[in-house]
Amino acid sequence: MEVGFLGLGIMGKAMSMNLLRHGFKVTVWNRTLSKCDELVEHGASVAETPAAVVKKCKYTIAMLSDPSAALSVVFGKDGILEQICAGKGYVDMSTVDADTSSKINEAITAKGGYFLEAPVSGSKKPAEDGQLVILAAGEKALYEEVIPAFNVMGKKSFYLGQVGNGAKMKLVVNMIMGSMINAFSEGLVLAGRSGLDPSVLLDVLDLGGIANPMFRMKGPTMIQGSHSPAFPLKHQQKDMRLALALGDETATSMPVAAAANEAFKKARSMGLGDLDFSAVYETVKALEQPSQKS
Ligand SMILES: NC(=O)C1=CN([C@@H]2O[C@H](COP(=O)(O)OP(=O)(O)OC[C@H]3O[C@@H](n4cnc5c(N)ncnc54)[C@H](OP(=O)(O)O)[C@@H]3O)[C@@H](O)[C@H]2O)C=CC1
Ligand SMILES: O=CCCC(=O)O
Repeated sequence: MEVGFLGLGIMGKAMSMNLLRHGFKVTVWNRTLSKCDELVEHGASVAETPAAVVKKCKYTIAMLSDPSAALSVVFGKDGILEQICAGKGYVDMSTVDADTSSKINEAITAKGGYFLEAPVSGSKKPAEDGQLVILAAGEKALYEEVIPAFNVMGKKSFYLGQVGNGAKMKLVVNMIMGSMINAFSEGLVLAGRSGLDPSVLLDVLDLGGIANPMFRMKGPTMIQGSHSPAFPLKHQQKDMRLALALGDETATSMPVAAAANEAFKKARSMGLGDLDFSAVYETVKALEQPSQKS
């Protein structure tokens, strides 16, 4: 199967590498073209523009940072719309809002093409290991045609119906995750300031009802103050922002998520946006310890 792949950041590089490893013919494009070199060493072809990728490939997958990037590769100069036509499919796996996905869907289908949104749960390591959870919605026929690629990139694919449902599901998941990492950060700092060993807290958590892979994986490096990016904090804050907008649309009160968003914004203002989202821990650490006397 021949596929195009747009966007070779942390996720896109791992996902396209997986496709190559499993025998797919892959044509890549990235805004910063030099990032294609490593993929070429592993057998990928390169195209100069998103339009050139679509011209060459029946199916094109995108994994881009945010709504503005997702829109620009479709509607911009040399973008997807210049070459999409009947018989070609476009699969956007970026995390965006339902509105962005719908705009892309309308434009692609107006040209006769097929569209599927397919954001993913799981980070850098699951992307490298082909263990993502794929949240697809849109054209069912396209979903069925690209299942061989999803089976390589992920451990489970969900088909969620109409365009927008994949985006919404992904934002709900990340809203929960972003709130959890804030509570976790506060717990680690509270333990330390209460004279407890935070690494013992990790052991206690891991044996109880709120044990989870995120605490298990991030806890030890957070305690060390190391936040090498798997999921960049700026993207987590984008997801909180989009989830809160979904809350506005549906009149859903989300005070916990709103507070978590403020913490991510604070972290960005501290220059931590390119670090892992676990760096929100540093915002809690940075808060002055209240006087013990009062
Ligand atoms: N990292 C993670 O753990 C996960 C991330 N996601 C989501 O996946 C998407 C990608 O994440 P990730 O790989 O971590 O992000 P990165 O920041 O590592 O990569 C972002 C990619 O988007 C490209 N890009 C940014 N702006 C534009 C633009 N205006 N036009 C064209 N290309 C652009 C970048 O190109 P360039 O190299 O030129 O900057 C790069 O290829 C995001 O939506 C994120 O929320 C989903 C699940 C997990
Ligand atoms: O969007 C990023 C999700 C990261 C994860 O699921 O660990």
